[in-house]
Amino acid sequence: MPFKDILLNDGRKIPAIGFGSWKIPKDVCAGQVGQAIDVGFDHLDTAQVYRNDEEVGQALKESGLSRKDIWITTKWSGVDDKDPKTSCEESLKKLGIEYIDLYLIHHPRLCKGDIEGTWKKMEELKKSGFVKSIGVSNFTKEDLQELLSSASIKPVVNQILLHPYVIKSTTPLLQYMSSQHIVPEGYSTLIPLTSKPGGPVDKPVEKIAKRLNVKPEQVLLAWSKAKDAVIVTTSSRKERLEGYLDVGDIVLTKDDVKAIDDAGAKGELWEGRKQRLAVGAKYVAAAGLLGYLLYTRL
Ligand SMILES: NC(=O)C1=CN([C@@H]2O[C@H](COP(=O)(O)OP(=O)(O)OC[C@H]3O[C@@H](n4cnc5c(N)ncnc54)[C@H](O)[C@@H]3O)[C@@H](O)[C@H]2O)C=CC1
Ligand SMILES: O=CCc1c[nH]c2ccccc12
Repeated sequence: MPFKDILLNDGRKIPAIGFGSWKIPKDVCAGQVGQAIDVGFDHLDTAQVYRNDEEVGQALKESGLSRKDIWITTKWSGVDDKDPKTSCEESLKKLGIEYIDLYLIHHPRLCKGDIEGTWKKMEELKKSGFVKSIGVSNFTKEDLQELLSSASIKPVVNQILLHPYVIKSTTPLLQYMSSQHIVPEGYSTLIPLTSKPGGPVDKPVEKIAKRLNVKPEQVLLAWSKAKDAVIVTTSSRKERLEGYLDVGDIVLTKDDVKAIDDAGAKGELWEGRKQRLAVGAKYVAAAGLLGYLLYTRL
């Protein structure tokens, strides 16, 4: 069962899993994006700041795909202080396309305190037709509330960090987005495998993977799917990409999701404690140094 497209609040449908081009070096980017398209990805996620749009565009051209058969998301990242319109025009040119499916504000800080004014510029872009849908990324609940207070067009998505070690603190945002019909797009969902191996999430993920005869990364992406999120992931390895697409067939039970959430919350708590301990230790060290300096000067 392949992934089902997800309906957005502007009536358009987004493919439920996308291939991201962040950190892909220019010299291998066209090859890796081409490979993703060849295995069946029909949704690419890029950004002004990834600085590989020409190569993504090259892969698109070489794929021979008709424009309507691929979804392209890119983001205004505020590079060189260019505004959304100029950046969008440059992205269109670099990607070699006539329109962008989804254009995002990459981060609220780019709005420099004027979320409402920046969103107006995004609305203008949608009205121009060069951008079909508009959304945001890394917005908090408060950022979204500020935006929605004066928006005439709602963001269709908020692309956010979504993995088990942040689920406890992110759930209120997800609930708010759901109430506003803003779809979550989850990135860095594989963090338990890529940068926090050995944490409490490993056990439930491994147990579920064994039971379902799938890979741990597939369980994590299925968990993101269970949160009704569009998955944004990546890999240079063909077999991993194929495995990602097979996640369309994986359905976790409520208990599976809860086991992963609970383990993630434990890890989040531990991370919070570790950070507070580190800050505390810094203060103790600074106080010790100050005491020593005062003592030696006396
Ligand atoms: N809007 C934003 O601020 C951000 C957006 N993104 C988007 O999301 C995309 C994906 O982001 P990532 O953080 O790379 O996502 P990710 O968490 O999906 O990680 C992908 C990486 O995990 C590796 N991986 C897969 N299975 C593994 C395993 N079993 N063990 C160890 N490693 C494994 C892959 O090879 C790949 O390098 C980006 O390319 C970008 O398009 C990413 C970060 C921020
Ligand atoms: O999208 C990935 C992370 C990233 C890299 N550069 C920027 C700039 C602004 C927001 C996010 C990011």
